[in-house]
This record gives sequence, C-alpha cells and structure tokens, in this order.
Amino acid sequence: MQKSRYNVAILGATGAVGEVMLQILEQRKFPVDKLYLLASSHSAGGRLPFTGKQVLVRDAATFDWSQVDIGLFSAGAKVSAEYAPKAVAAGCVVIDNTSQFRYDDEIPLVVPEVNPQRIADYRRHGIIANPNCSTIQMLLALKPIADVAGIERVVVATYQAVSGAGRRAIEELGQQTLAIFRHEEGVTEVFPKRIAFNCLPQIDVFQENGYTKEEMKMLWETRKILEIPDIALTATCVRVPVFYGHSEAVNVVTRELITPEAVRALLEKAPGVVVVDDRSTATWPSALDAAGQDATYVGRIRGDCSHERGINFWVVADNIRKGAALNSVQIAELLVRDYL
Ligand SMILES: NC(=O)C1=CN([C@@H]2O[C@H](COP(=O)(O)OP(=O)(O)OC[C@H]3O[C@@H](n4cnc5c(N)ncnc54)[C@H](OP(=O)(O)O)[C@@H]3O)[C@@H](O)[C@H]2O)C=CC1
Ligand SMILES: N[C@@H](CC(=O)OP(=O)(O)O)C(=O)O
Repeated sequence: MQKSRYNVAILGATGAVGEVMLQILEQRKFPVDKLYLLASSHSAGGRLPFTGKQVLVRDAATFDWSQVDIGLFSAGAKVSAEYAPKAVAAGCVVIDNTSQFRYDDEIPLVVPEVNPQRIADYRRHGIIANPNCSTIQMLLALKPIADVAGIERVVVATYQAVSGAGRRAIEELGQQTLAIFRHEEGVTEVFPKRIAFNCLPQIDVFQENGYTKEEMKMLWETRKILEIPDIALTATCVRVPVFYGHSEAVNVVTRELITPEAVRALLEKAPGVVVVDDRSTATWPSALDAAGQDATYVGRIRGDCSHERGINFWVVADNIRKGAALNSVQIAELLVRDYL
C-alpha cells in the first residue's frame, strides 16, 4: 500500500545546498514523516530549523539507513560513493546531487521538466542522479528547441556564482570584498586566485583534452538527458564574483530552420521557464533576479548573424535552488507520486 508520508534524510544538511533542501521541503510541503539531518562528525550535535522545530544534526558515519525511505545526498562525490551503497542496501532510494553516479549508463540522470520518464529506472540501482547546475538550466531552455527543430551544436559560456563551490566559497567572496574596501588583499583559500572583482576561467579539475571537468559535464550530461548521443557542445565555464545565480550565454545551431520568434514562443510555453526579453525597454534577466527564485529565466533571444540556423539566448537560474536542491526535491515529488 502506498504510504502517505515518508522518512527523509538529508546528507550534507549543514551545507549551502542542504540548508536550501530543508527550506524547499518545508515550502513545498513535501510529505515528510521523520526527517534525519546528517553531516560529518564536525557538525553533529547541532540543530537546524524545520517546520518550527529544531532538528538534531547526526553523524552520517554512525547512521542506520534502514529508517529512511528517501535520501537526499549533497555532501560531495566521495561521501556519496561511501554512503549510497549502504543506504540502498538498507532499502532507501537515493537522490544524489553529486557527480558520483551521473555518468553510469544504468543510473538515471533527471531534470523533471525534461526527462521525468527516466525516474522509473531508479529500480535498477536505487539511485537517481541530479545533474550539474549549469546543465540543468541550459536544458530547460534547449529541450523545447530540440523537440521542434533538433539541435546540431551548442556553444555555451557560463558565468557561475561562488555558491556553486559551497559555503566556504560564499564566505571567501564576502571576506575578500570587505578586505578590498579596507585596501587589504583578503585571504584566498577556496579559489585558485582572488575571486572578488575578478573572473576565473577554471571550474573543477582539468581534463587531458584541455577542458575542465565542469565543461565536459555539460557535454556528457546534455547527451545523456536529451538522449541525443551525437549532439556537439563546447563549453567555457567561468566563476564570477556573484553570490547566487548562474548565467549562461548559449548559442545553438538547430537542424531545421527556426526563427527567433518561434523560439521565443516555444520558451514562453516551456515548463519551468520564464521569458524576460523586451529590447524596446531593455529588459533581460540577471543573476540577481533569479536568486531565491524557482524559475529559469531566458532573455536576449535573437538570431545568430553568423549562421542561418543559429539562435542566441541568455539563461539564468538560482544554482542552489533549480541547479541543486529544488531539482532534487522535484525528483522526490515525482518518485513518491508515481513510484513509491
Ligand atoms: N547539482 C549541482 O550542480 C550541485 C551539486 N552540489 C553537490 O553537493 C555537494 C555539497 O555542496 P554544498 O552544500 O555547496 O557544499 P558545502 O561545502 O556548503 O557543504 C558540504 C556538506 O557536506 C557535509 N560533509 C562533508 N564531508 C562529509 C562527510 N565525510 N560525511 C558527512 N557529511 C559530510 C558537510 O558537513 P559538515 O558541516 O559536517 O562539514 C556539509 O553539510 C557538492 O560537493 C556537490 O557534490 C553542490 C552544488 C550544486
Ligand atoms: N560545479 C558547480 C557545483 C557542483 O558542485 O557541481 P557538481 O555537483 O557537478 O560537482 C559549481 O561549481 O557551480
């Protein structure tokens, strides 16, 4: 018999993503029975607020996973590698926000507005992977275009907020910014160079082909989620001194001719997308407009003057909400509605 409420654990509950997962479960009234908050021994014993109560943070190392129906994992890839098999073996379905399982052909990689049907594949290994934040917001906009006109090639440049690199990175931008106004340099520990008043063209580690892993994730995940194995995509991922909200400049070459007006009409109907685009009033979306919001905003839709099948647009979303916590909770909502 289907349950009406579920025992949920958040692994990484004290982190930038975990904290927002907690808020989103409450905001969307997810049917939580018992909630378990997990972190490392460093944060165990603390408490975090949920629906007016203070919930204990426990040490993941000593946690009994058999108490849990759904595990929302967001404590890094290595932590997922250690705990996901244990949680699944104990009967928990894991929704993993890290890159640990994304490229395993047998593990579904899901954006609910794009490929919700793949959630059914959770039965193979008990795990559903949440894509990279930069991929999610781009695919919300690309999916309707792919369905109508096909996609041959994508060229994307990202402008990624520091919150994508975790709580310490948010603090580093704040601390460096204050230091500069005091004519001091500030401390650089999380990023390879100072991020305040700067742009850093490296996110994640370098690969042998000269791309960074973040850039290759956008190609690997786009192919898997859209189920278009020959799509061509080249990305340049850049960290910018913004706290919340990733921005992306996207150029698409479609297979069939499609006008910018037709693309705009498609995006106006696309689930999860809000078009903010009026050149007569110089209206377009920015990272600050997206921060704290659930929608993915698209603007600057225009043809490509260098290619007759080219379309350009700008897409922004809150990387911690739609790029991570919200997408995971949306997956959980479909899981309980259709499968558990
Ligand atoms: N879909 C996406 O694109 C995104 C994915 N992520 C994924 O989520 C992870 C967390 O991101 P974020 O919240 O920003 O990071 P933070 O650094 O802000 O938080 C990390 C969290 O993981 C916990 N943690 C770390 N090590 C362990 C451990 N050994 N055992 C148990 N818990 C541990 C920390 O607990 P403690 O307080 O005890 O240190 C903390 O709760 C990232 O590493 C990434 O894998 C993040 C952002 C976007
Ligand atoms: N790479 C993202 C956040 C992240 O943690 O990604 P992943 O889950 O792919 O490691 C960023 O830095 O903005």
